[in-house]
Amino acid sequence: MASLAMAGLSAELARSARAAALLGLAGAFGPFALVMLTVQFYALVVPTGSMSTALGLVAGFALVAVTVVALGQIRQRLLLAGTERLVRRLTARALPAATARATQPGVAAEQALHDIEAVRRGVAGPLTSFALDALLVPALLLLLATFHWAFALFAAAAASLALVFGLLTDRATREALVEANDATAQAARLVADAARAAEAVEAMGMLPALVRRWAAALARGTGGLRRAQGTARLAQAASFTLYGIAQGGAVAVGVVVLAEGSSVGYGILAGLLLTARVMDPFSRLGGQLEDAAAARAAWRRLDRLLVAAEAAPAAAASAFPCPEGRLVVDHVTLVFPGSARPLLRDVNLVLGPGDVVALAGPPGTGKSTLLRLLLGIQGSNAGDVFLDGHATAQWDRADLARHVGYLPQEPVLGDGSVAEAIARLDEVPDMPAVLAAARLAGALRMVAGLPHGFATPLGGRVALSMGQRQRVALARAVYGAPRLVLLDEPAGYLDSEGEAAVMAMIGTLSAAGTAVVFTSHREGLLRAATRVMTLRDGMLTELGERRRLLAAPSPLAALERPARRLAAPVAA
Ligand SMILES: Nc1ncnc2c1ncn2[C@@H]1O[C@H](COP(=O)(O)OP(=O)(O)OP(=O)(O)O)[C@@H](O)[C@H]1O
Repeated sequence: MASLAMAGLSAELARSARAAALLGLAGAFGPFALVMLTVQFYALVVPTGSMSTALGLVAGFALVAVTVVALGQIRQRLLLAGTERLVRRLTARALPAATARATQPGVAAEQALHDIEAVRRGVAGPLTSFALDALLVPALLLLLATFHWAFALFAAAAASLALVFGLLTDRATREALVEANDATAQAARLVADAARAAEAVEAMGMLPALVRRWAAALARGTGGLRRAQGTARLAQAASFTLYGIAQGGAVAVGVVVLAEGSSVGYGILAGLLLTARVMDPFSRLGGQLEDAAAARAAWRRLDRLLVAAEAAPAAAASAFPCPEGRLVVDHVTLVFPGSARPLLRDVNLVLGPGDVVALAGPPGTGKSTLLRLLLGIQGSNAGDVFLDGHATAQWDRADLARHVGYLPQEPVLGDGSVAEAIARLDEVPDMPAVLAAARLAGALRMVAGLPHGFATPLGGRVALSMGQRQRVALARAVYGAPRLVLLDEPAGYLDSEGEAAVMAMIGTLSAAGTAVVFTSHREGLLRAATRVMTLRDGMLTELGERRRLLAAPSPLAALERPARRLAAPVAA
């Protein structure tokens, strides 16, 4: 059963299509008028040589041409406006539905956008115009039949032949095009990878091998493209020949009919003018069928998504008062699609205002994923995360973002100024808040030393080091005095002085009642935590109090000792 939303959208789309089809049928007037004017030309001008009649008919031809173009334009605009409305409404419904309970909201959103684009291409693409043109065909065949049924029959046969020919050409070119696209994409990936790791490529002498691979991929791409273009050229030439043969065939049909003693009137002329027109939409349908199939499949996927969203209980996103900072993770389990084992298994955690939790442990155990889950940008298969008793999944994202700070492992900052980056891309940054955040993150001196201080453009010629970027990203995380701060490897790119600044920052945040969770591979930083935890087989386990860790010769060595599994939270 179709979702209510999709049923509404299909009805609206059908209305637009009907209006466009009616306009298209009105366009049938073009070929009718063309045939009639040509007939009049032979009937009135050829025998008499009347200049005034000829001029009148030429004006008639011009009027018909202008009207046909205008009708075509109106039809196209109608279709585009309908498609734009459809895409807007589809996006507004499908995106929240895709991300609401997804384990990977980013991936789900990308798939939904991809599907919406496929629907857009299918609806607004050339296929719809060809399909609408095809609606004219019965009218054209009827016109031909008024002269003699043989002309209509011949045009229908020619159109069928054009369709078969179009489909065969489509198949022949598609394979070569797919190969060419894959090879070109591979070449582009090689260049992008080489640019990202330029120094490693140079240092390890990989450049000549990389260039060889790139050249081979490019050659494969060019070869595929050449083959596809060759086939397309051949097909075009064959198509013109087919049109020519069909027009000649219409004359031959006329001759045969005349030889049998029947009258054809101006049928031969009509056959000449209209047979190619009847064939046209069918010969062009071939290349568009793939888009149509993709659009249909995308529509069905979006429909399933909306059916599930309509069946789910409404979870209205709400804005809540400024949180105190009490975070509760309640029985959270996460299994990535395609993975045999859960990455997070029945994870429980209670965090009060000012608590500082460090997540330590080997790479790949799920620390960064757990941070994303706490933020609500990563969904779970079971369990929930609550901030001050409200499920973060139900919290309006923009509103929640005001209360949380996040430092991702890669300090990506965008291309605004340093101040804009700290102010979370606000184009009019609150400068006192920017300064306070930079001071808290220990970034003030570094930013002041940049050529244009806080106005230094990040996309400009001044290239910030990874350490400088991380300090700016730290300032961004604490901008606006959030109640919950999550830091993924906050000293990952910093020296010992930077690490000390991060420790001081965490201490200040904690004293102000902000809850902090951070991941770290660095032993020194673990000392900033009030509790140190690790993930073992997806389960969150506590390593002990800070005092015991401080006493340990190596806090990370404690990771090897048996640890205590955390109990479920008592209350949300
Ligand atoms: N979106 C995703 N889809 C599938 N698997 C994922 C996804 N995100 C992370 N993973 C996998 O989950 C595992 C844990 O990744 P995560 O980055 O959370 O580990 P980590 O403990 O933070 O590692 P590190 O200490 O190296 O940062 C990895 O094996 C990773 O490949």
